[in-house]
Amino acid sequence: MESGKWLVEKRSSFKGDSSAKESENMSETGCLSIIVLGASGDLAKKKTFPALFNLYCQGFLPPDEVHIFGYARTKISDDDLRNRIRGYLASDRGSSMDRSEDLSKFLKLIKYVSGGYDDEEGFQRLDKSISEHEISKNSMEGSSRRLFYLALPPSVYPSVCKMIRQYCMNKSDLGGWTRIVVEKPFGKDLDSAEQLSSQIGELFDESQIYRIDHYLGKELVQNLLVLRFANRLFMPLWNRDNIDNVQIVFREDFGTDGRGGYFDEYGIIRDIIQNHLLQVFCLVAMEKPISLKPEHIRDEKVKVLQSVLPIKDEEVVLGQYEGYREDPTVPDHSNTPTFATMVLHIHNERWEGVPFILKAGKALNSRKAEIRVQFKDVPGDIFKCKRQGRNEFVIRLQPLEAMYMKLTVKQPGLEMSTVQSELDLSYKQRYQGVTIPEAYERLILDTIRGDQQHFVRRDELKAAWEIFTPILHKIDNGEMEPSMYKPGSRGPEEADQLLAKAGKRESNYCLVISTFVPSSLDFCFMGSVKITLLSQN
Ligand SMILES: NC(=O)C1=CN([C@@H]2O[C@H](COP(=O)(O)OP(=O)(O)OC[C@H]3O[C@@H](n4cnc5c(N)ncnc54)[C@H](OP(=O)(O)O)[C@@H]3O)[C@@H](O)[C@H]2O)C=CC1
Ligand SMILES: O=C1O[C@H](COP(=O)(O)O)[C@@H](O)[C@H](O)[C@H]1O
Repeated sequence: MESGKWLVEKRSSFKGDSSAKESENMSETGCLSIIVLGASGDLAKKKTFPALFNLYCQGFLPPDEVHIFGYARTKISDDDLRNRIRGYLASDRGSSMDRSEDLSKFLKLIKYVSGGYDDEEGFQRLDKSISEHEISKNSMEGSSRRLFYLALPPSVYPSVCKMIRQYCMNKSDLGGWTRIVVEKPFGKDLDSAEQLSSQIGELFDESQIYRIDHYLGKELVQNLLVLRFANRLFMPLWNRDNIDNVQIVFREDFGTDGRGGYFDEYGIIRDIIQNHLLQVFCLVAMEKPISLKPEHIRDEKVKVLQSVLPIKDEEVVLGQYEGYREDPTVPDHSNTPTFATMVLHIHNERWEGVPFILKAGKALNSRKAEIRVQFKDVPGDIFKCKRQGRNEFVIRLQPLEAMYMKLTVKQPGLEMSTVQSELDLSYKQRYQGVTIPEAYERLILDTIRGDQQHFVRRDELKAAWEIFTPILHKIDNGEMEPSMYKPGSRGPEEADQLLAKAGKRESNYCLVISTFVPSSLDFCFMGSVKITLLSQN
């Protein structure tokens, strides 16, 4: 990228009518200030600063125009902040490249300002520091760009936004901008989310607000649109005539890991399902957008969310892992689910009658996030003597990104017997040497470029909360209790029973025995033998 030139899609800032916006390409020349509010916290050190460092190393944050500010209440110096985050920036995602020179240059770009989240003087000091940087870079007033990243608990979003609006906006509009990035959880239910949206909406236009959901930055989540709408193969199959059920699964093999206090207030539905899994659900189930413009994509997401029927109590299983309450920050009688499985039904022409099973859990037997699209049985099956496995299309978001299609094929040999095998696209094998960017890295770059495609729009958020609020209120009121499960297990047994009832069929387990590494083919057959009937989940 040419230093000093940013080719971006510039949006107009009319309130509430983002779909009507025309975009125009223009280059941005003003200097860029990235302000991490809550710089002393967990997210900032683990995700935000490392993502910024990776962008810096790749040349996306040129040192002659970018400056980074940390802001929080903790009284520390610039060097204290640099030392706090240094250890999180050192590794280069598995590569042996020495980045120590980049690291010291990057750390020099960071300044720290201490102040409260409703402290006028603090924000005036912050503005002064930003302005000094802008002046030192000869940035024309009004052309500078200010990106505020709120790595903070949502309780302080309104006051922080008010302070930014009052004291820290860029001064006029000569191609510059002010944008804010807010983290989930954005509210706790429909009312609180709407209230928060209104409070922030009074201060910033929708086009300035980037509601981040880091699952939208994952490589295979971003691939979903391409997969569905750029492949003729899938178009005629992606519907109720062919698909029996869809499972969207998130599993973690560790518990709340020192975040028990936060987690207990929210629970697994608010922490994972209402946002991450629902965003994946949208991309799997939505109709084709009329173009790739962010507003067109988000319009389709809203439509499918609005077509979801109310969740039935009997199609929800909640769990809590044994030992969860031993965390001193968790109340002794906490009812908070650390596991949930639920079935969503979509009332539209494409999906009527197809269960979408959303499942998420902490302290389970593995760490995995995947989408499983299970096809219907073959009608008029002529291979009756052996029960055939169903076709299944699996997209593994993590770890080890992959997608594979389970097919029934002839078992190689003289007999006419069948076996389940896989068309396998494992990214590590197919894209050797390619580094897959971290979700936060991609999304922060999008905020700088002004691309809101992978961010959650206000009406999308509202539709998402509408789906889950009734069930969340029942849990909060103690009307639904979680079943206990053992850490390291599959979760409560009732969850498997619910899945079986919803139509999920265990498929034949395939042992891939080929060591052939595809080099020129996108898809290849891999030899496999059926060893036993085992669950793959
Ligand atoms: N940590 C993670 O892995 C993830 C976090 N998130 C979200 O990101 C945001 C930040 O998360 P995280 O960094 O973990 O949060 P922290 O609890 O670490 O808080 C960040 C900073 O905010 C300040 N702070 C904490 N509590 C309060 C409070 N009650 N009132 C005012 N200020 C407070 C503290 O800074 P100081 O006291 O110095 O002002 C703290 O260092 C949250 O919205 C979270 O839900 C989302 C995904 C993952
Ligand atoms: O947002 C969150 O996500 C993480 C899981 O993210 P991943 O990218 O590692 O899958 C989860 O651990 C955390 O509880 C939640 O707040």
